[in-house]
Amino acid sequence: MKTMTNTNALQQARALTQPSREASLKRDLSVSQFWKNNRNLIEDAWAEWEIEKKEDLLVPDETLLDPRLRQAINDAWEKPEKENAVADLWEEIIPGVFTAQFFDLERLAEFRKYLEATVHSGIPIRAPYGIQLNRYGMMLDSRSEGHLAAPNFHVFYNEIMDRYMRPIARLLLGTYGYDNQTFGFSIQYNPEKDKDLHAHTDASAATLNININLPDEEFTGSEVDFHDQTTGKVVQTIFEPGKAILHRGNVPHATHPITSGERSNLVVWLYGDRMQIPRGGTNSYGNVNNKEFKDISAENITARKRWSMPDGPKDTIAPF
Ligand SMILES: O=C(O)CCC(=O)C(=O)O
Ligand SMILES: [Fe+2]
Repeated sequence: MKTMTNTNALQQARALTQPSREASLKRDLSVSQFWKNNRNLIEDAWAEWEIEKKEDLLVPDETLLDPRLRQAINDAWEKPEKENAVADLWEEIIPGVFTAQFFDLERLAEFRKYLEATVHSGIPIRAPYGIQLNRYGMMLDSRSEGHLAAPNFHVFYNEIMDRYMRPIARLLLGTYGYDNQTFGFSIQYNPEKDKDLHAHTDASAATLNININLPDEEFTGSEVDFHDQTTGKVVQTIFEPGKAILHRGNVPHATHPITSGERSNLVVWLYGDRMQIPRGGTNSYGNVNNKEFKDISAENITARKRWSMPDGPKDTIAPF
């Protein structure tokens, strides 16, 4: 519990001058200092913003998600032996890459409106700069400087990570033991600015990439290629509204230039303590501790273990 609340944090946060894109791209020391120095103020501002807006702001929760997925997930938490019903909702495109309906299309517009409101809050938000700087995205995980710290959003984000993504990744990708830590950001492609993303792997054990485009928000181009390293084949995916792709972080992928419209996604990662990823994992971020291997044999992991929370604490290191 905080002992003192800053009652006009929102006003103060809105008056801050955010670091420039150039300084952010150069990873200038002043940029990190800005986010560190203002962390508490900005977090208080988000809490105030939520209260100020409470009459007309959605409280995001799992009812935004696809009803079939929700049902299967809730059943599996209650009875882990029913987890196959979750697996059945996911289609495997190539080894280690799966797709399913994630958001309920009937509710997605409400969630987008909520995200729009966060962008227009006037509170400084840090765009993700992993491989490239994505101007229209934001950091989502509390480990990240300048993340979207609206308290209600955080409840929802944690629900997605803990109740949905972690057990699904354990089930489909066998990531148990490499999934204590969470990370996430949003991205948006458009033909003027952030057009594409060159081939890379993620510094994650598992990545869940969720398209949040509405059915009437069409785009052309922007296909995402996944490389099947066992056969050398490339599968080209086109993100449909509300659909998610779950993949091992080490499956190489690349995004074609978008030629019209916009595409908005939430990209969330799971990886182990000290950024461990399963054996054989390589990535394009160059900062993964992949020397410590664990010997976790998939056969020893029971359904009950998959549908459980990790026991270790969440650390505070951010991949970018
Ligand atoms: O274009 C996409 O949806 C893929 C994004 C991606 O791979 C990433 O942000 O690491
Ligand atoms: Fe990626």
